[in-house]
Amino acid sequence: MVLHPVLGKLVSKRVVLASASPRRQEILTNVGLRFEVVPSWFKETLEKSYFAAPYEYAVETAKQKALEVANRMHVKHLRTPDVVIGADTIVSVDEQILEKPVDKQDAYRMLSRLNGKEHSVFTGVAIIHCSSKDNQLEMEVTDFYEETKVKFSDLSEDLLWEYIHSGEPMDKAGGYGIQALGGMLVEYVHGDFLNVMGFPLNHFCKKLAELYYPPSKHNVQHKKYDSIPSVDTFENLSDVESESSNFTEHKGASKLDSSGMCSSGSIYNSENSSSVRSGFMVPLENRNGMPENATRLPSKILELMDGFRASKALFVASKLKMFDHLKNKGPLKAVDIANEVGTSVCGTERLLDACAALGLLEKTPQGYSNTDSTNTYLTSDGEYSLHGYIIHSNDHLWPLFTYLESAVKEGSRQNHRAFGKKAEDLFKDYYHSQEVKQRFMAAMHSIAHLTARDVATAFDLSRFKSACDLGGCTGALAHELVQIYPNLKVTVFDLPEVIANTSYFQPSAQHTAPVTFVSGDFFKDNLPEADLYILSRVLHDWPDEKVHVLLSKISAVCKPGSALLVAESVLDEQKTCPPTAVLQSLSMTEGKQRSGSEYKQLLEKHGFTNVQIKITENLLDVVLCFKTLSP
Ligand SMILES: O=c1[nH]cc([C@@H]2O[C@H](COP(=O)(O)OP(=O)(O)OP(=O)(O)O)[C@@H](O)[C@H]2O)c(=O)[nH]1
Repeated sequence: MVLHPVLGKLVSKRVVLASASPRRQEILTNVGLRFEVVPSWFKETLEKSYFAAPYEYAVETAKQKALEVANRMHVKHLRTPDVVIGADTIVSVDEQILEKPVDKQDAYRMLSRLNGKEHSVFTGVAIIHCSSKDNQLEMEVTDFYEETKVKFSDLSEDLLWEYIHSGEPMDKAGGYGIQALGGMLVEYVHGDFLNVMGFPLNHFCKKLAELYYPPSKHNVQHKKYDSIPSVDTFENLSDVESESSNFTEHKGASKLDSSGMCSSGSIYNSENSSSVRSGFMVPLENRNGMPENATRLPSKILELMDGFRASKALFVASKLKMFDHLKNKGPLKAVDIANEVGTSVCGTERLLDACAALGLLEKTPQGYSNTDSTNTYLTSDGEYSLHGYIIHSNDHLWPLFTYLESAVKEGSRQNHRAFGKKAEDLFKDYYHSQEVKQRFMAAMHSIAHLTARDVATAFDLSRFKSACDLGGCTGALAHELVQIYPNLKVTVFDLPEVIANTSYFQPSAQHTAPVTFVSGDFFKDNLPEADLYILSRVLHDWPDEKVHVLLSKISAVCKPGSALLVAESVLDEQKTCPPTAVLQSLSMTEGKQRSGSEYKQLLEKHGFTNVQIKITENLLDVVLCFKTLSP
């Protein structure tokens, strides 16, 4: 069997999972799919009685979840994804649709209904292929559903309540999780187990097979995709781009404009779902009979106009550690949080509502609680916490950006206006104030930790025996490297003030080879010996002259065959993409973001050849080059 299934067809695409469900993330991650998670803000409130069958409801909800994310990502300054996947799981028993219980009584009501009986679990899935033409979003929607039958044993009241008190039912359709304690309630399962858990992987692969290997015209009547074709090597994916950019008229796919309406005016038609009345399509824009362009343009601009409010709401809620309180004690009412953090009740309520509107919190009659991604990224102590970077953005970048107008007029950074100090003096503060230093290091650590896997795996680095991460700060990338390449010895080289403060950021249990930390200034001191030098998020801080100094120093210690790996957000040749990097340039530091050809030129000038660039579509792209005999 060839173990590169049709999922490999998604390898070169920017895939987004429009779901906060940790189970869906796990199922897709387990099969090696690389994707971003952007939970949908679509509220699951479609009127159930309008749907002729339960699966129609699940399919339509899945589709609206995915459409909301595709639209939002296109409208915001984020890049339009290639593929957005949405899903919705429901339980159907006695003609009733059961979703996630709202409280323990509701869970009891659901589990009592299921007790001793067979029920159906339906997951609706929508796969949206997006493209942007003249800045207009075009979407092709493919959807399907899968049904699995599950039977519960006869269960006692005590057992049901014991199960409910475990807390497991609360975020699960029908009030049980078959993959955990809930498995004990189940007598049999007929069908796809993963479908019950939230994502019908097998049917998904078959659907991709239909889309990426469409039947040729002459056998269109007969060909059925009961099996999943494999992709033998990733090299033969060259056909993928042309297929996807020319993504028309595949079975089960329909074209939508960015409002979620079919451009043809017809409703999607899918293999397993009967058609749904157009009244159920939720228009994402206020159309009011106005021409499409007139309604779409303001929403983009309005979103940008409001962007600063949204950022500040996130920053303030983070700074006040509201997400930490909610993680430990949620759901909580506004008054409880206000008491905990010492803020006004009315102000707290408005801020929490804003966070709920932005999809950072869930609001129920019981109070506010964190979404899964808020727990992962916004609480201050999580492994993948972005808290440090958010506080840095609030305390350092926000004041700087307040003076953007002066920065543009004068062409220089505005530290003196924002902080009453020149940049050089401010830099000294980093090393005198323990708090500022820790904040800055936490910010750098957040990003390094989140991008480390992508940077470490962009190229196969297994041939190297030793690596030196210059300016490697807390060692987040170094730890990832030793984990992925067990034979690699990694040294982190950074300023003494930084090295002295790294202990707080070290992983608690070290199962891998330790990382060595060495103090020094890469402009002044001798560099440790290594076969591979790494500069991650270093070069953009420096102007070309300084970059030349650093590269010539590295080139001098590099033996032939050694390599240099640079991790930066690489601009396209027009320098308008990716927006995050372009916006970062507005800080007007003396450094700058550079394009692929600019990095190539700089590196080749110092005797590095075979320059290869991997665009990861994550925050950092990766450049690898090798030292030749003479520069
Ligand atoms: O046996 C199990 N059955 C169901 C689940 C989980 O239940 C939820 C179903 O909810 P939904 O489809 O609305 O998805 P959400 O979690 O709200 O995430 P979205 O952001 O996609 O709306 C789903 O998480 C299943 O995984 C289970 O775990 N076991």
